[in-house]
Amino acid sequence: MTSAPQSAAPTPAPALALQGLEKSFGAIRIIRGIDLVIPAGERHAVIGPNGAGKSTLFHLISGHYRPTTGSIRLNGEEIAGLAPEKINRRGLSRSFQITNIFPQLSVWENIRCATLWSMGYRYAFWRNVERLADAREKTERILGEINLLHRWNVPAGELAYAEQRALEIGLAIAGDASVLLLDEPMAGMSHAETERMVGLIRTVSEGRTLLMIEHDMSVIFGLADRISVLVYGELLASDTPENIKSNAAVQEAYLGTEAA
Ligand SMILES: Nc1ncnc2c1ncn2[C@@H]1O[C@H](COP(=O)(O)OP(=O)(O)OP(=O)(O)O)[C@@H](O)[C@H]1O
Repeated sequence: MTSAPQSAAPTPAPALALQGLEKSFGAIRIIRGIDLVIPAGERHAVIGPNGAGKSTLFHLISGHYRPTTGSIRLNGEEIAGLAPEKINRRGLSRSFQITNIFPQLSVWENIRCATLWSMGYRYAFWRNVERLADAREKTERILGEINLLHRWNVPAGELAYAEQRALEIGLAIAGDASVLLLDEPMAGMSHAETERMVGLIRTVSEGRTLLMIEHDMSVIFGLADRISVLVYGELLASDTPENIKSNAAVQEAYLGTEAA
């Protein structure tokens, strides 16, 4: 009889694991039993027709909605039903379309606030000068990652729309999130801005897990390791972009209408 090798490394917990996830509003089942495992480091896109439940799914994962039933594990820990700020503290950050930005503060101050907050400077900003130097370095590094270093002194409210979206993503990563949720990050952008945003998302998701809702197929197929197709609150398929493209059921339910 052979015994299992003792040195086998434990398998790391997936970044996100959804099991039997459901959400109803009154009698209407919007999310109808979703099982999905997203390994750490994966770039995962959720697509689906209007009203399929994509935003509702994000609201459940980020804690803005409480599931009717089911489990959501973040890095192995159950988070279903926790408040958004608790989920955020456990390493999941969601970018909201510009609503987190302080428009009167400069780009630098916006990121610096989020950085200080994440480092525990809630009330005693003056406490530790050395750690303030850490915060400065981190702020600079994040501004570099989101290509806004040259705009550091501009009030956030005066940034171009695409730059504001980049700043939003900067705020999301300032808290050292290991899992990043982006809801239509390219919405309303020109072709050139979209291309730049794809590059930016590729950079900031390096070493993190990315879950994004996006409608632009060329973006998704170029960025995602795997794609989940949500239709009427159920996952029709969850697979590599190549397999999703050639999946007959997906084509019929979704891509066929896009290509038409
Ligand atoms: N708070 C709510 N109360 C009742 N119904 C809701 C609520 N939130 C969402 N819904 C319904 O759930 C369904 C799914 O909505 P959701 O916004 O999640 O879809 P979506 O896939 O993100 O759509 P879109 O691509 O248009 O943004 C819709 O029919 C919507 O009307």
